[in-house]
Amino acid sequence: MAFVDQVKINIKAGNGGNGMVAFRREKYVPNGGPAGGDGGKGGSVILKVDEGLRTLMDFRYHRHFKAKNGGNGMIKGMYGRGAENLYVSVPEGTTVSDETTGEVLGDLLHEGDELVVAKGGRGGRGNIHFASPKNPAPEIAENGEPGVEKVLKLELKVLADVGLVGFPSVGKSTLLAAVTSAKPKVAAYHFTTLVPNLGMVRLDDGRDFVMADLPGLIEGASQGVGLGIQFLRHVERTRVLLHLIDMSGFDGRDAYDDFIKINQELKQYDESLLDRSQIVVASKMDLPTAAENLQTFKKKMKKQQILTVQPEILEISSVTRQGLQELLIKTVTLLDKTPVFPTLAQRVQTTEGKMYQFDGDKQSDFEITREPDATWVLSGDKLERLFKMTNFEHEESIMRFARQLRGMGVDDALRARGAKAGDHVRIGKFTFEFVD
Ligand SMILES: Nc1nc2c(ncn2[C@@H]2O[C@H](COP(=O)(O)OP(=O)(O)OP(=O)(O)O)[C@@H](O)[C@H]2O)c(=O)[nH]1
Ligand SMILES: [Mg+2]
Repeated sequence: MAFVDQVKINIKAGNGGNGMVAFRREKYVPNGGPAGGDGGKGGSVILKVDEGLRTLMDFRYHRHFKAKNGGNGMIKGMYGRGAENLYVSVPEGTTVSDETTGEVLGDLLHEGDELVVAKGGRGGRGNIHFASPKNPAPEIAENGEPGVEKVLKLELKVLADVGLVGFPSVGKSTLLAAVTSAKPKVAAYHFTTLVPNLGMVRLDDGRDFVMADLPGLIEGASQGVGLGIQFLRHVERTRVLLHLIDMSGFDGRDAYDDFIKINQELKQYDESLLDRSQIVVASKMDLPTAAENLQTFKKKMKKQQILTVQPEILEISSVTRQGLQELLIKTVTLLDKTPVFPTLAQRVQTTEGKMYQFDGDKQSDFEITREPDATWVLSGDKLERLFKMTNFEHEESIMRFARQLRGMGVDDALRARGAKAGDHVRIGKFTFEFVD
């Protein structure tokens, strides 16, 4: 499930220019005929896909878009200037609807796609058009047509790459604000953040990723306490977790306790979340007690066993900006190593007896052997544990298993060893067919 990034914007197309009332004035010609030109067309508002955008963030601070009006008609039958259209850039995958009527106006899916959302007004006709034998010198001209005005709703499903998790008030929103142009609400009370905020982190080397600031988790979140479960669902779709832990100790909590509790919530929601790449971010390191608390925390962390791999611990202060650059670089490096989730098309072939297709990176925490009858056999503690946790009756569970396998690089490894579509692959007591 993706975050739905959603904004409302006001748009207005340009008015058409007014037609002119004018008469020819020539030497020696009294009472020249009508000569007022037409007004020019107003500019239209056109939404256009820009591949460089990945969120609707920019619209939070720029909501009004108005195209220019057409020029008025002029003397000597000259037309008013037509106004240029106003192009508004949106990310790929934006759905556009009319907020007032609810009508869906269109989907902008691919680079270069355009959608005219408000047509510019037609220019009014000048008095040149109104002459008749009865009225050879008309004093009338049309006004330009007003440009269309609308409130639009833009919606985009965003898969965040990185999720910020942690107890309330540990500084998640503050971090998001420090490293992106997002302006989430920050306050000294718990549950300040009620809906996920998204921001785009851009590194100097051109790499970028979408970061989601999630509402604070608390004990029992996986059972629905606090704002829990909805947000755990978001967490499920992020590839890297930044687990923020407040090192100040000001709230009387223990950092190691926090670390364990949050991970227990993740585990209860979905055990495989514990295998998700996680960086522990020691936050508020500018506060006086933080350094000492961090020492104690690091000692305790040596014996942590809840996560399968020992997480890296990075120190930051969003206030002094200490450690932020390093955190971003480490995050992007980890992201580069973490596979993208399978799209629907890559999903499950059948709910039983098939291997799934996905691409992953290479790790070798499993072993591949081959039986005399050519069946590939996968083994390894982690694989078998994953396998046991999977309920092959449930698609969700199979998906999770498939993601894990892909994350471990299983199918790449099989391919590298020469496995072909249709080969049999055995894990535990089940045999699958390899789908290439
Ligand atoms: N000294 C110091 N204070 C910080 C730092 N980061 C955040 N804070 C403060 O901690 C408080 C909580 O910050 P938020 O960013 O709102 O915390 P949050 O984790 O988003 O909280 P919820 O949205 O309630 O889950 C605010 O008063 C911040 O100013 C930091 O690096 N140093
Ligand atoms: Mg917050």
